[in-house]
Parts: sequence; C-alpha cells; structure tokens
Amino acid sequence: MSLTGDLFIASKRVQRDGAGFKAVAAATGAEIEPRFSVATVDDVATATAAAAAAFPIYAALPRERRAEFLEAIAEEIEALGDELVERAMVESGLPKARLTGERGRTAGQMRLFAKEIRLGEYLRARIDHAIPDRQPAPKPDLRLRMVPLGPVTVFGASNFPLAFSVAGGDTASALAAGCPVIVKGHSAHPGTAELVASAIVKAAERTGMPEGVFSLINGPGNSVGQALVTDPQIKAVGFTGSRGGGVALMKLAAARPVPIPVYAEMSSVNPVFLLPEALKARAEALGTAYVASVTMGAGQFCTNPGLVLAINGPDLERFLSAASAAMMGAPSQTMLTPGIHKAYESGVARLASASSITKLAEGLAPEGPTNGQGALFTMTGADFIADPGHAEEVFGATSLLVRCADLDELLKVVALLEGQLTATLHLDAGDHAVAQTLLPLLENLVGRILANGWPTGVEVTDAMVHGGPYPSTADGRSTSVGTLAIDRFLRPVSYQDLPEALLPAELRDGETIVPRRVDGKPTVA
Ligand SMILES: NC(=O)c1ccc[n+]([C@@H]2O[C@H](COP(=O)([O-])OP(=O)(O)OC[C@H]3O[C@@H](n4cnc5c(N)ncnc54)[C@H](O)[C@@H]3O)[C@@H](O)[C@H]2O)c1
Ligand SMILES: O=CCCC(=O)C(=O)O
Repeated sequence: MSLTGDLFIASKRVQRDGAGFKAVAAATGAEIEPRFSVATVDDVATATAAAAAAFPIYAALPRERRAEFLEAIAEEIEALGDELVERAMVESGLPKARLTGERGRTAGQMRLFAKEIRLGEYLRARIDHAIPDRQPAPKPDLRLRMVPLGPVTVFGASNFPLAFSVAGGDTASALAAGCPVIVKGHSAHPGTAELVASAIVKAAERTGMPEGVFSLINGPGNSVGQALVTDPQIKAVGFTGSRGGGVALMKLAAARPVPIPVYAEMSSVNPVFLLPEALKARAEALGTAYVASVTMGAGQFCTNPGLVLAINGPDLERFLSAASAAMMGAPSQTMLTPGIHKAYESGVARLASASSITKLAEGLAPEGPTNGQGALFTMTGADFIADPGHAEEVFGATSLLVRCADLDELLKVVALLEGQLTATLHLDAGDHAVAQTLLPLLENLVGRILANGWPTGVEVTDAMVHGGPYPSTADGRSTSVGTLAIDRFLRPVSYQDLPEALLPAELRDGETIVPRRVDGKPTVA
C-alpha cells in the first residue's frame, strides 16, 4: 500500500493543503516521504462530532459484534505484512525482531479484548431483588452494570509504535468498552500510523461499524492534542509519554467546564532491590542481566530499571564489576527521535555533572548521530537522601545504583521515592524477612511487584497491572495493559425498579449470559 499522508476523519481519508510534515528516519534524522497532512480545528470538530454520533450506535451493539470488530482489526494488521514492520523500522529505529514481536502483541491485545467482551464479566452485573415487605421500609429492586463513557482520545506513544499507538492497548480497551476512539498520532511514526489506521478502517467496514467509531488526527505540535482534550464530546483520554505532556493534559482536562479523566502513563524509574542473599548467590549473573534490561530497546521502556538499591559489601562489588563489564561492551543504539536522543544526552550529562554521583561505566561509543550510549552511575544512600531529585527518569539506557550503608538507610531511600510502575526484588529464601519489611511499602508505591526478574517486557494478561501511583501514571487505580484496562472507560449505572422489558439483557431474571452477583451470591455464566 502506498502511503498518502492522509488523515482519517470518521473512517474517511482526508488530505489537507499546507506545509504538512514529514517523518524523520530515526537513524539519520533525514526526512522521508510522503508529506503528512496536519489536521485543522474543523477536522477535530468533525471527528469528535462523528464519534459522538457513533457512540450510541456502537455502545448498543451486541457484544459479539464488537468482539468481531476487534478480531477483524487484528487480522487486518497482520494482513499488512512486512510493509508495516519495514516502515516502523525506518521511523522508529527499532529492530525487526522487536517490531515483529510488537505486531504480534498488538494483534494479540485485540483478540484478548474480544474474548473479554464475550466473557462479559467486565459488566460487573449485579442484581439485588426487591423485598417489598421489608420493615420498616420496602427494599427496591436494584440492578447494576457498567456502561461506556463515550468518545475517547488516545495519544499514540513514540516508544511502542504498534502496541501503544494507533491500535495499541488504549485503543483496544476503549473500543472493547464500547467507546469510539480518536487517535492523536505521534509525529515520530506517521507512516506506521497511517498503515495501522487503514487496517482499523477496513475492519470497521468489514464488520459494519458506524463511521465515527475511529479517526486518526495528526499535528506535530500541541494544538491538535489540546483541541481534542478540551472538546466537549471527548469523555476520557489515554496517554503514554513524558511527565510534562501528561501533566499538561491532566490540567487541561481538569479545567474543562466538564472535567474528564486522563489516564496518562508518564515517568517511572522502576526500583530494583538486590537483597543480600541473592547478591551473595549470583552477583555476577545479576549484573549482566541488569545491563541487558537497562539497554533493551535503547532503554526506551517505561519499565526500564533506572534505579537500583542495595546494601554495601563485597557481594555488591561483584555485582558492580559484572554490570560495568557488561555495560562497557554494550553497543550504542538508535534512539526513537533526534529530540528523545537530545533529551537523553542532557539527562546523562545532568547525572554525570552531579558532585554526589560517580559514573561507573559507559557503553560503546555512538555509531550514529542519534545513537544513545549506555551509562551506569552510582551514589551513596546518604547523598540520595540529601537530594532525592536524582531519581528523576532519564529516558534511555542509563541507570543509577544507590549504595546504602544498611537496611535502615535503604528504607529511608524508599520512603523518598515517588510512585512507580514496578518494583523488583532479587531475593533468596534467606531474604524473606527483609522482603516482608519491604512489601507493604512497595504495595503503596507501585503497580507491579516482581521477584527475581526484570521489569522490561510486560505480559498482556488478565492479571497484569501496568500502572501505579502518580507520577508513574495520572491515576494509580487503573492499568493500561491487560484486560482490567477496560475499566478506565466504563462507569456504573444502577437501575431501580425498572420493568423487566426495559432492562439490558444481562440484567434480566433467568438470564445466564454473563457472570453476575445475584442477591449477594456469585453466579457463573
Ligand atoms: N515513560 C515513558 O514510557 C515514556 C514514553 C515516551 C516518552 N517519554 C518521555 O517523553 C519525552 C518525549 O517523548 P515523546 O514525544 O514520546 O513524549 P511527549 O510527551 O513529548 O509527547 C507525546 C504526545 O503528547 C503530545 N503532547 C505532549 N505535550 C503536550 C501538550 N502540552 N499539549 C498537547 N499535546 C501534548 C505530543 O504531541 C505527542 O503526540 C522522552 O524524551 C521521554 O523523556 C517517556
Ligand atoms: O514503555 C512502556 C511499556 C513497556 C512495556 O510494555 C514493556 O516493557 O513490555
């Protein structure tokens, strides 16, 4: 399919005059064809009006129809073949194997949400029958289910051009919930976005969806995104990106005459704890595996282990030697955009220039103009406690190791950390007592606690939480990966004493089509 640079407004291709913008090859910074249209304010209004018109039709479709739509999206993405991966490679600089895997994850997410809709558990159907003769007052008949919020704006993320972009997890979960989606495409991969949008539109046509169910809006600056977030027809926002961008959108959404939720995934350094017995048993293996996780995807993962905490001693020295050796052999890697590369370099320079921080090791010299060179840094727990600002995320292949004098000092460091997506414990049986001290603190701090693994590589399953307290996300009560992500785009409605004929099928007596709780007892569909 040849790229045209079109926008997709209510499932229709639209070209706009004007300078537009071009994609940039991540490896060289050179512009690549074609020119992409920039949406006008009117385009935003047309897309949001079409989404609002589509909403009651789409939301009322039988769950099976929406499941078929999601499955058709997965098929159409796969049908794009090599072209999709090849374009994404040029635009993002990510390697073929990574993007092939990401395409599988993207299609898999769509299919997982199709299954979720069919299961119907997400409706949380509850029935409390009336007790007309209850004293001193009759009890009414109450029935509850979740309903979709309305049109959702999704901001495509730069670092996962497939799995967190046009047809990524936010889009899949919003469409599954019954919400039309307007994607604000990321200017780092507009060609990839156009290909995926064409697949969604084909799937929508094939399965008879209303036109306004999907739009893709482009605009390299902030104005298009701001217009979408402030548009009265938009009822929720999904975002993955910088803390500055996410917070700006949270403020815009909160200042609307009718505020809306923004589910922004922003910044996290994903602390890793090296507990003493685990260090004693396998310091060298841990050091090597740590660097593999730090440098994965040029470190451009929100799950990157950017902070390590451990207690000083000879085993920690063994870990540091192994990690330093691994980092010194780590090749530089192309970063996603020249801007992200520049931000990485200034983050590394900030760490390198801090008097309390020592550079432990750096990776091999950069081979290209936008290649990120890995780096490891260290500081003492006492210095960290004096200036915890050093835990700020540096997006790329770098990490800071905090050497604590003892467990008390380590706990003081933990108390200063901001909300995180993940925390990882490397532990053996002899570390369980320390782990038991840490676990309640970590439950308050993060969305996912791992043992003896690395946080990069998020599994897309029912039990996954990819979220966490602010500032890792805007709202720590939710996840953006896994089937629970659907909850972000739903709200509960209770029906009191409604005649049976007016009730949704899932709430009628005798129906067994979804799992539900009836008079306090769970029933299985
Ligand atoms: N933690 C993560 O997962 C993660 C992922 C990607 C980027 N980042 C961070 O973000 C930096 C920049 O990368 P990026 O371009 O992907 O993220 P970004 O936050 O700058 O942009 C993401 C999207 O949000 C839009 N946007 C940003 N600020 C906005 C505003 N004030 N108003 C309206 N729209 C706005 C952008 O146009 C883009 O579409 C990176 O250097 C890195 O530090 C973090
Ligand atoms: O960058 C954010 C998502 C990280 C992720 O999904 C992964 O580590 O697999």
